[in-house]
Amino acid sequence: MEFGKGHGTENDFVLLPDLDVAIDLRPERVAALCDRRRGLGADGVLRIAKAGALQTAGVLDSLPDGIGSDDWFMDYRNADGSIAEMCGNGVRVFAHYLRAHGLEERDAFVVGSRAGARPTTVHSFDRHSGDVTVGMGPVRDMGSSTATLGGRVFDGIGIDVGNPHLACVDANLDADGLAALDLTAAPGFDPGFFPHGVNVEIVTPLRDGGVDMRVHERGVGETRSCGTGTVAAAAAALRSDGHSDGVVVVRIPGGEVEVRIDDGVAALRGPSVLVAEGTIDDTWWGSLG
Ligand SMILES: N[C@@H](CCC[C@H](N)C(=O)O)C(=O)O
Repeated sequence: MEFGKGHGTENDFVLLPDLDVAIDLRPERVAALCDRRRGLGADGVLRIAKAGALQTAGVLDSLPDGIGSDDWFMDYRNADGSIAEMCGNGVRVFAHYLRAHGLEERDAFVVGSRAGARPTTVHSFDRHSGDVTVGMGPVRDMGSSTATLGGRVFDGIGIDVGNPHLACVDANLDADGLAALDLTAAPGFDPGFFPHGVNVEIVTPLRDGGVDMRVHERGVGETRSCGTGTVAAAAAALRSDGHSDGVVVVRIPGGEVEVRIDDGVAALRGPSVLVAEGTIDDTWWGSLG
């Protein structure tokens, strides 16, 4: 079984090219693959296939709106084996892998996700690095909620970017204060508000067009970046400043990305890096149950 390894601002993924949809991605296998000691180690897995092949194989019950059977589809799994609707950094790495491996000849094409079609543009790439913009779709305000972290309560806004986020902009927080927070334990949240769990972003206020952000991801833990999270953070920071649209540079521990929100629809631009490829041992894979 062939694999690739890549990251977008250090949110890292195992890529599994699986055009015949022959790989059984049961949760315990995904979790083992993503484990940094007993597996390859990653924040998530990106199965590479066409939407129609995934539907024929029964991985997708139906095709989300706007996705045709011949479109690429990013079948995303979190490190704990759970399925999530969308992964912004994942789409950049997915699109870069397709271009770098000659699977796709166009610079602009659709990547399907469970949250819908994501129009993607690969501005430049080589075998190692890429620069990619992803149309992230509508940013939906879900209302106010709170996160608790180390006994502190952070006011936030629930934001749906295809997957659920709680973006907490703290007016009194600067980059040093953010870096000092302990995000090893999952922040507390209201399960009535977020019945399917939530990704929590802690964000500094908008200053000179930029914010700093850290994230605790549903199904993963703290990661060094989260693309959908950067969109939620940008939307929340703009709103705290009295705006709904704008361009925000979001600095995360793994680098920085640019988020553009126009009429409530977001685009995410940032880097992708492909670091390795190889073969997963069939005996080991088969032993995982
Ligand atoms: N890292 C991703 C988001 C992955 C999914 C998330 N953990 C969830 O469960 O919703 C990104 O770059 O957007």
